Amino acid sequence: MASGGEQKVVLITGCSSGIGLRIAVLLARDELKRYHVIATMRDLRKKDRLVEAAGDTYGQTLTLLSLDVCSDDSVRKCIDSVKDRHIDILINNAGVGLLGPVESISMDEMKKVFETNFFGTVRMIKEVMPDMKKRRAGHIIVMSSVMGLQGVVFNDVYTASKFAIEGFCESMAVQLLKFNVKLSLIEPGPVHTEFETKMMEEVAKMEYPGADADTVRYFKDVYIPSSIDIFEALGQTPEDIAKCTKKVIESSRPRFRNLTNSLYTPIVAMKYADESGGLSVHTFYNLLFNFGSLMHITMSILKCLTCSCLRRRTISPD
Ligand SMILES: NC(=O)C1=CN([C@@H]2O[C@H](COP(=O)(O)OP(=O)(O)OC[C@H]3O[C@@H](n4cnc5c(N)ncnc54)[C@H](OP(=O)(O)O)[C@@H]3O)[C@@H](O)[C@H]2O)C=CC1
Ligand SMILES: CC1=C(/C=C/C(C)=C/C=C/C(C)=C/C=O)C(C)(C)CCC1
Repeated sequence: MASGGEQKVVLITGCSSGIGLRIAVLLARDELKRYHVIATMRDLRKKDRLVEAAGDTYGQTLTLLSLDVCSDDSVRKCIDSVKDRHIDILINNAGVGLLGPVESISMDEMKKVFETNFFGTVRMIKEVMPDMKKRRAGHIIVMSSVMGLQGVVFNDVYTASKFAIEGFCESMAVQLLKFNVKLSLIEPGPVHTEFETKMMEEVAKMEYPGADADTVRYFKDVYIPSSIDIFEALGQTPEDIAKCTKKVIESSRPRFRNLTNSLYTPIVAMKYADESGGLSVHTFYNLLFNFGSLMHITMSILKCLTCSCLRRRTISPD
């Protein structure tokens, strides 16, 4: 047990794989045993990978509970089963991606993305926040994305769901500050997880009915290869994101926004440098349709300029 204080109870959503799994394990393995991690997932049959990675912390500093962020009932039951409903740190990590031309995506698929990424996060916050406000203590972490700050072509609906989260959190943070409850957004760029694999598998089997031939060609032959290139050249690991998240939790003055990948600083800088929006639209157009395979090199140059001239800061895993 941590000396000089109680263990902090941390509840994390979406721990069956990827970033959630890594955050759960990193916190459970904390040398000073400062955390009791409640790792949740919607289907406990998927627990093996987490249990294996948790090793001897399983049953000690890490316990497992079932939680589906899309179900009021599941969320309520899970939080009710936590001792005194006391959660010090809530990590909203569960999320799904959606990629492709909008013309070929059904409204139901789009709603599922919002139901998970946006309403799932809101549902969790609604359930946990009142107790935090009463105690005048707590920290809510939300796994947003660089796509919560800047739209990326063919990620239209996923981007919109993360923008919705950013708007919600920007508004909430002000009220929460009055109750001494902290709120922090983590904004990763591409991360090598099943998120990437799941989307690429979808792309391989989809035929994109409803979208015209040119659009499908731009998507499959221009965007997908560029995106693979970007993932390979600039992608972070889920461990990197877990370390960044731990830093945010342990900071005495946690930042509200935390971009994890400095290669994405130009994307955000461009947005605020030109209020007409033209700079961003035309730069992305050129990067995608004119720079092709040189895209990640161009991005690295842009990053150096932005970081040195504008002194934009990201959070680093080390
Ligand atoms: N990978 C990336 O490039 C980036 C990811 N992110 C964000 O990070 C977060 C984690 O994604 P990542 O680890 O990459 O992807 P993974 O697909 O590896 O993990 C997503 C997790 O969310 C869970 N999940 C999905 N729907 C629900 C639900 N209804 N209730 C509870 N859990 C659910 C999945 O569970 P199940 O196994 O049951 O499906 C899984 O555990 C997401 O919010 C994503 O948007 C942000 C920036 C970049
Ligand atoms: C193709 C392309 C881009 C690709 C960005 C990608 C692929 C970002 C992925 C982010 C992820 C996966 C976030 C998850 O939340 C840029 C750099 C905007 C430049 C314009 C063209």
